[in-house]
Amino acid sequence: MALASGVRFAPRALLRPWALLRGTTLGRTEPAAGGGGDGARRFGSQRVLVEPDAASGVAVMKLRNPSNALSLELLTELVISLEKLENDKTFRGIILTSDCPRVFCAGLDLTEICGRNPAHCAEYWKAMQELWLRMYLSSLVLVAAINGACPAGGCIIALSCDCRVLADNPKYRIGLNETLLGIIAPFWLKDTYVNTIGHRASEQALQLGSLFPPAEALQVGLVDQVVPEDQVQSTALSEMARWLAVPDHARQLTKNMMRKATADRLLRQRDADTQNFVSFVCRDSIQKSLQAYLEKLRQRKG
Ligand SMILES: CC/C=C\CC(=O)SCCNC(=O)CCNC(=O)[C@H](O)C(C)(C)COP(=O)(O)OP(=O)(O)OC[C@H]1O[C@@H](n2cnc3c(N)ncnc32)[C@H](O)[C@@H]1OP(=O)(O)O
Repeated sequence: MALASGVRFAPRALLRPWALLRGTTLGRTEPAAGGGGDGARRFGSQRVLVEPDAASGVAVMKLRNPSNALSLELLTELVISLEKLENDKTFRGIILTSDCPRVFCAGLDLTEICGRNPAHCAEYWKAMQELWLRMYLSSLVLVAAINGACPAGGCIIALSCDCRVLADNPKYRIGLNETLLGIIAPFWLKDTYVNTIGHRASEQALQLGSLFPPAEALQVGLVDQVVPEDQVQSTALSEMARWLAVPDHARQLTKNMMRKATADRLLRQRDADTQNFVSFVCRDSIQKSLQAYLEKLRQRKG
């Protein structure tokens, strides 16, 4: 972690996204629709599209998986795209959004932890930890442009950003609804919630598995702005400009000061956290409730 000089504090030695790469198509570049030079070239993978604008130093990163459920592949591709932008000094900020109608991110891909063996669940959970660490400690400014439903793992992604703009649509609820699935938010997620909305509000929302509609999300402090749906991107860009107006080194060191203790707590206990998660989700009773929840989701569709 180079803190004093380069001020890039993501714990790279601990995070090895390439080790997770499994048949992804990351690394393709293609000209953006409008053509143009380097600043207009977009890159990405099957599940993550990155539209970089070198002139402003901001890249828009779009999730494009079915329901944007966080599959192992999506987690891996997100980490790799993030690393690519982190390593390119041209970029100072990322706007994270969804290319999938009505859903920002459906949270953990339940098919990755339902009916799978413990080794797979462990691999999956490590990838989830890794994405959170990378995003939470990113030296770039991350703005979430939340243009759809944002439950559980989707909320984790949004909470790891510096700023959240939510579209004003009552169907786009955000929060940590884990308890309603019979599962429990890990301590690092609980800590992130507490850091964002405070202890009492977290205690209540976590136990009840609350999913907040936009006005309530704003009131509790889970998001920073609620705007009409067609203004989410422009508002995210204005927010980005506000954050980028601050000198990078001062903002980055301050961010690190505010977030380091929370991230360190996970870094110290990553293996134990993985073991806890795996032994919990692999219990017969939890598998049954996950199976029932997935069934309900599939039936609801028809
Ligand atoms: C351990 C703590 C950390 C994190 C915990 C979690 O993240 S657990 C996951 C919690 N997520 C949820 O509870 C969200 C469940 N999904 C929904 O509520 C809706 O799907 C959503 C996101 C509001 C979108 O609604 P929409 O009507 O647009 O889509 P639909 O429900 O028809 O779903 C489309 C297909 O996606 C599948 N799917 C949805 N969410 C998940 C998921 N989290 N994991 C796996 N699969 C998911 C759904 O079953 C449909 O599949 P299909 O094969 O097309 O029938």
